[in-house]
Amino acid sequence: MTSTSRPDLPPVRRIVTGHTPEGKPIIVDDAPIVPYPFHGSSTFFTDVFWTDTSPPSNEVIFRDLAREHKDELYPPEGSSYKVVEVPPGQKSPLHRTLSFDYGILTHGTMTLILDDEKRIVMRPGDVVIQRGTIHAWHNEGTEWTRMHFIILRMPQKLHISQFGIWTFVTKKASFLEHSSLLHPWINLVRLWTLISGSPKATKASPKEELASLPVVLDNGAVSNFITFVKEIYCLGPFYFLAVIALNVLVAICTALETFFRGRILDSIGWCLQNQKVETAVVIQAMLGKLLLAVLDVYVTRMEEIYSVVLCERIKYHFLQRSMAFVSRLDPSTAEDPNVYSKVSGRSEDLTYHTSDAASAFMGIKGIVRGLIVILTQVSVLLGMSRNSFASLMSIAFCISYSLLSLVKGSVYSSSFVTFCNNSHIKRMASLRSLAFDDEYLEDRLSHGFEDYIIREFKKSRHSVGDVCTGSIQSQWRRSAPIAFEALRELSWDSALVFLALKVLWDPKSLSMGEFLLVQQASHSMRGLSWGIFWNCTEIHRHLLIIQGLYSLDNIPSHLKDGDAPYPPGSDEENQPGAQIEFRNVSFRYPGSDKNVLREISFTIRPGQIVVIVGVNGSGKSSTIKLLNRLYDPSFGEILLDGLPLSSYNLSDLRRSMSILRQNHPVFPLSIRENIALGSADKDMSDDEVQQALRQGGAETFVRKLKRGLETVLNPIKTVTIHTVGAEDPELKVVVDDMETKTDISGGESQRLAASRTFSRLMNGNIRLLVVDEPTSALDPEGEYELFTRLREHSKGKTAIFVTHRFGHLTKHADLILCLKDGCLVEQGNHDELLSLNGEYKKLYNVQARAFVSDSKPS
Ligand SMILES: Nc1ncnc2c1ncn2[C@@H]1O[C@H](COP(=O)(O)OP(=O)(O)OP(=O)(O)O)[C@@H](O)[C@H]1O
Repeated sequence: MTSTSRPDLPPVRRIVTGHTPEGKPIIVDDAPIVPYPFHGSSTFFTDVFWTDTSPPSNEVIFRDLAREHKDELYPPEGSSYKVVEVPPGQKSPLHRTLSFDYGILTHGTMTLILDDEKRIVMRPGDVVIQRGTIHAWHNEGTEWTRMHFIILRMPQKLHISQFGIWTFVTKKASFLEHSSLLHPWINLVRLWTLISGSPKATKASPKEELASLPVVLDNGAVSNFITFVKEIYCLGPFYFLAVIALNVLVAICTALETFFRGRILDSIGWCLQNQKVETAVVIQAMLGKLLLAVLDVYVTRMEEIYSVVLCERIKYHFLQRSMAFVSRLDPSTAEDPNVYSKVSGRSEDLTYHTSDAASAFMGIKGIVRGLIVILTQVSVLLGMSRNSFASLMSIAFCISYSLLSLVKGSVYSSSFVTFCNNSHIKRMASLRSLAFDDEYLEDRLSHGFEDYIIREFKKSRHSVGDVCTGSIQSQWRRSAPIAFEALRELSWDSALVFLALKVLWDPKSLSMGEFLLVQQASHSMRGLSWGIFWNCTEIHRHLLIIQGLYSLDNIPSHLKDGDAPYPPGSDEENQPGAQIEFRNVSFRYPGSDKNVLREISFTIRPGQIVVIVGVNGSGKSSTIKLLNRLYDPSFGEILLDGLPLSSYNLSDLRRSMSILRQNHPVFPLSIRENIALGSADKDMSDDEVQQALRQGGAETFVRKLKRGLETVLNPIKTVTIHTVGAEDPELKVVVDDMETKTDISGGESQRLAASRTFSRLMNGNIRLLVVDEPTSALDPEGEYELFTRLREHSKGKTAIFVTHRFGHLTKHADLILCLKDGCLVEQGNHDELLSLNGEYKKLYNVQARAFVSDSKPS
């Protein structure tokens, strides 16, 4: 069974289907031998095909191999062998394979179609390897086809079930792992085994052991938790200690209430039994009970007030940490999917939501408080009861109810994926969106498809029938075995039944008061224990949240910061402009397989005015991004003033550049701050702001605004309205007047961005000005004035302009770089490039021609 034993066989065409890392389906025709997926080194295909003499009998060998050597060749469980025969013209529907399968076509031809309609025709002897693709088969030939498959189930632990319209995919786990009741305890026990270094833990390395936890906690979970608590303490030692003390006080109040309740019941029981009145004792106990009830309310309220202060501090503290990290992220690090998953969700809404960190704190606090309350309650109960065994037993019965309630737990206690694969429901959702969503309004009316929408919706509704569309949680709960539910309900009264039997057995074993006290206490214990168990199921979630809070600390930046200061020398030694050299620079965006810049080399001398031209997508903006070190080149080197760009300190570098981009958002701050952010390191006076506005051509329109420089054009909205029934006109006025966006034209927003650049040029130590096509919405006069002022302000500095317009800029440029398809095709000044008769001249002529033909009299 080796490849060398059958040199006379026809070559095997091997077709592999799969996905690119971005999830795009791909087909690789005549792919090289791939290693056996689970063991890395097997040459399964070599073995199968080189043992045969001609394609038809491959079939037998293939089948026999599958049968006889199954264990040896296909160790993963559930591998199966399947023959598929398809008549001419027949098509299989698109389906997704969660398996990894190998197929060989032995008769006829077959077309493999991927979900993006890529197709490939297979002939006898061709082999296909499919890896989790969505695909269909079509016999487009005139004869029957026969295919043989060996299907290897992926060693995945996924469990797929259906709840109404929802397909529910979750990790397969043992009963213990699934039960939300045991979930946190398993985590804790394993964690404890690790921390305490007990001999059992030595079987697996700590990392492996942790990885096997139902929800993965990494090695830092414990130290993160300790740091978390320390940080919270530092945020407000007084509040932290007050919250702890008040929680203990709440627990003591609850226990004392139980004590006085017991005294009342006992005294009343004694009075009834002896037909005598013990007024003083009863009144004393009642006063104690009432006082404590009131005290409890006050202490609880104070605890809430202090907790809220602490939570607010926690929320802003961790938000600040995330902001400090995220606002410095360079694009290539931010686009890394691993980083993205950690960063997303960290930008919590300031006004509406409580933060993850605060909810972890509250959750852990809830567990601790619940435990203290239960412990104090139990000790009071045992202290008061003559029959401690009966008390303990009835408490245990109550706890059993809580335990049973949690065995089924919640669908949300483990990770899952749900999706709807009912095509009728999906169609209904699309039709609903067409009918309701404003973005389709104009099309809906002008194309007149309103009736069509309703008709089609009815049809789909009819096809859906009565399948349940309710939430996963409700459907999941209904799937619990009914006998289990019954058992749980029986356990509700088990404490009462136990106490009743005890009295029947020995009438003197419990007094009436004691019976009532135990009965009442165990009742409240049921609620308390349920709360504790429930909170405990959340421990791992809180630990994961805390782990997430600190995970940002360990994310390395893709761009390495340099040590060298920039500019390298003192002000006297340095020229005012930067010198730039691109040496053979190629660049592709992270995750992309296409070079958007290819082997680009040029030199810009200090103080030169450079213009970059080229058609859309030729790589102009990408060149600028490399200069600004938003990305590093994939190959080649960029030198700035003789040293590699990457050797300079990043913030020094960026501080020395002023970049006016194509897309210039208006920040959700006042116009004054929008301008002043151009030189964020310095305080700008009103005069300086006005001057920047004047230079950018924005002064006139800002003057017309009611609130002038203080106008927030694009405010963050906090206002919401809730109406019952018809819209309330008076409330509506409040909403309309608040936080409304002020629409300005594209040209005006470009002028604002230009003003920000002037504020930077005025105040910063700028050595390089880059202007990337910011004038698309400006009128010709506005554009002319802007470029003139920019040139004036950048005298002596190096200036790079990216433009599509050929005019006075290109004519005055010291150097023009002409890009095409990511390559630098021409460089020189205007006259030199025109004389080359190449790409530059072509672009120039297109515009010149348009101008001539536009200006011809009609
Ligand atoms: N973040 C990105 N990820 C992947 N590809 C990108 C990204 N940004 C740009 N590209 C691709 O890089 C190529 C060059 O884009 P670039 O923006 O540099 O061109 P341009 O010459 O500035 O175009 P335009 O004149 O339209 O502004 C284009 O094919 C574009 O699709």
